[in-house]
Amino acid sequence: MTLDLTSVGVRRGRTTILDTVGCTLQPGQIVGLIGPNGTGKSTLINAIATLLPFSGTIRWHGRPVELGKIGYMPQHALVQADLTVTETVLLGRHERLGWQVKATDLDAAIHALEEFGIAGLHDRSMNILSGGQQQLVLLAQRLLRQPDLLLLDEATSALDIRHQMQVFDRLRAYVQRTGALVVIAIHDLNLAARHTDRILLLHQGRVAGDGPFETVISPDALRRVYGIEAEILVSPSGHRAILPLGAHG
Ligand SMILES: Nc1ncnc2c1ncn2[C@@H]1O[C@H](COP(=O)(O)OP(=O)(O)OP(=O)(O)O)[C@@H](O)[C@H]1O
Repeated sequence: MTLDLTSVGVRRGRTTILDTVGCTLQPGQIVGLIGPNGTGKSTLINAIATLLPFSGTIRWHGRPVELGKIGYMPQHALVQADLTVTETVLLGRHERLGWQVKATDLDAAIHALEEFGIAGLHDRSMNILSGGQQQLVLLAQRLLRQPDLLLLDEATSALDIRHQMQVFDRLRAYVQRTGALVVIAIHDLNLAARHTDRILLLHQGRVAGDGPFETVISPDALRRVYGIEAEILVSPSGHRAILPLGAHG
């Protein structure tokens, strides 16, 4: 019952984007996929979601991933259809809705909106929401499906600090309740430090670190992979925070 990546490679034309990526990810965890711009995070998420041809193998519970059975939220996911917020969240259950929306489905959708603190938006059109509000609605929609594998590509990038924390709290509660695996591409290293169980650090299409944040992220790793000088501070309560001091070049 793991997500197993063995020697995963992706090529675009003559360029190698991902090279021999391998790891085994356990359910019940939030895994942060981190690394500099253009290093292959979205490509890896899209390969796991079977949206890209790849070499090597990717297995979830020992079988190929089926996109229809997992939760996947791409980078810059936006809804352009003229749907209300509730309708959009309900689409998370479209396979079993048929022609009727049952009261239980509606209740679940409203509950999902409440969990993300956006129940007040329920009858608004998606078209007029801010980028961050749309991100919250789409996250609520993905969770309504109750997927056991959730792939999120920078799903909190447009959110303010409170909503970011709220989303990670929801993801944590979801993972604890269902035993799902969440893989989230994330740029904010401090968020990753606070909310992930494990880090997969990509650098130039390869795995440059794999493990808990405190073992993967060191000043040396930040220099090597991100080209920055930074201090890693540890608060009295044991939380880590990165203090960037300067960039090379
Ligand atoms: N369709 C494509 N054709 C050719 N190259 C591509 C294509 N899509 C992505 N790439 C290249 O693949 C590399 C990895 O891109 P990817 O989007 O996976 O990076 P990323 O780590 O998610 O970056 P970011 O943090 O900026 O979102 C980049 O160099 C990008 O230019």
